[in-house]
Amino acid sequence: MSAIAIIGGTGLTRLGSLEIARREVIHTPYGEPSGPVTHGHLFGREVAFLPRHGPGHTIPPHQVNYRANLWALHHIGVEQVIAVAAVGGITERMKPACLVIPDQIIDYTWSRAHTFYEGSLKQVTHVDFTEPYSLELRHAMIAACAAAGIGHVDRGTYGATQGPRLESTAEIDRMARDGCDLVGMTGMPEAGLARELGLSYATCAVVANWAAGRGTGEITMEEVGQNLDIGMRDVARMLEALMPLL
Ligand SMILES: CSC[C@H]1O[C@H](OP(=O)(O)O)[C@H](O)[C@@H]1O
Ligand code: HPA
Repeated sequence: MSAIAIIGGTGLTRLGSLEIARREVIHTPYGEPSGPVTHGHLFGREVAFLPRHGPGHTIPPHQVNYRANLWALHHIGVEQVIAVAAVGGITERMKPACLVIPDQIIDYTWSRAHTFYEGSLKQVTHVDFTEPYSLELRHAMIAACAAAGIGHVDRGTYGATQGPRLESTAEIDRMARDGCDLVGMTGMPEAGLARELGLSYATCAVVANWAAGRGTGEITMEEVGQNLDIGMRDVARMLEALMPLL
């Protein structure tokens, strides 16, 4: 049983430092998760790892089975979920390749299965989401960044868009007016479902690019890849410093 899980995103389909013990296929009442859960040891701590887009990065953000992923992790006894996510930077501090630990989220997604509380015989339930991310986990990640000397931004509002296309400049302008600092496509319903299951959940975002209209010209997958290469190296260092703190 691993009490800690890491959900990997774009740029993190494998955890290089994970000493793999076994892979577990889990079937859930909500369908199949993105892939088998990998159990192993990361810097001395037992962890479970699940890449949200699948082991071969084939599942687009709007088709990730977020319910199955979160249910599977809860089912195997996970209590803390560290989500790693690539994002676009909207506001000035959110520079490409930088790590950000967001503290708020706005959901712009639609038609995704976003709750466990539906269906016959389920009591209508409204979970509190005032603080969408676990404060304890966020503070631990921030402390890990500081301990490892990793430049990071310790708060920010993540706007979750539907994807898979990137946004227009006007959409990003609207998100900026709403107070978004970052834009990604997977933060919701993942965070909300984790809360419904009572999991501690926080995100380490890696800025892959300036969001549409915030940089110069079009967003290229080349720049995304280059910034993620740099950022994911810092994620690995952050995780090494984080493990003893959990
Ligand atoms: C330009 S890459 C867009 C892609 O990357 C992010 O994935 P994840 O959150 O799983 O790291 C973003 O949400 C999009 O799915
Ligand atoms: O610019 C972006 N928009 C949405 N999601 C993203 N994930 C990385 N970059 C982006």
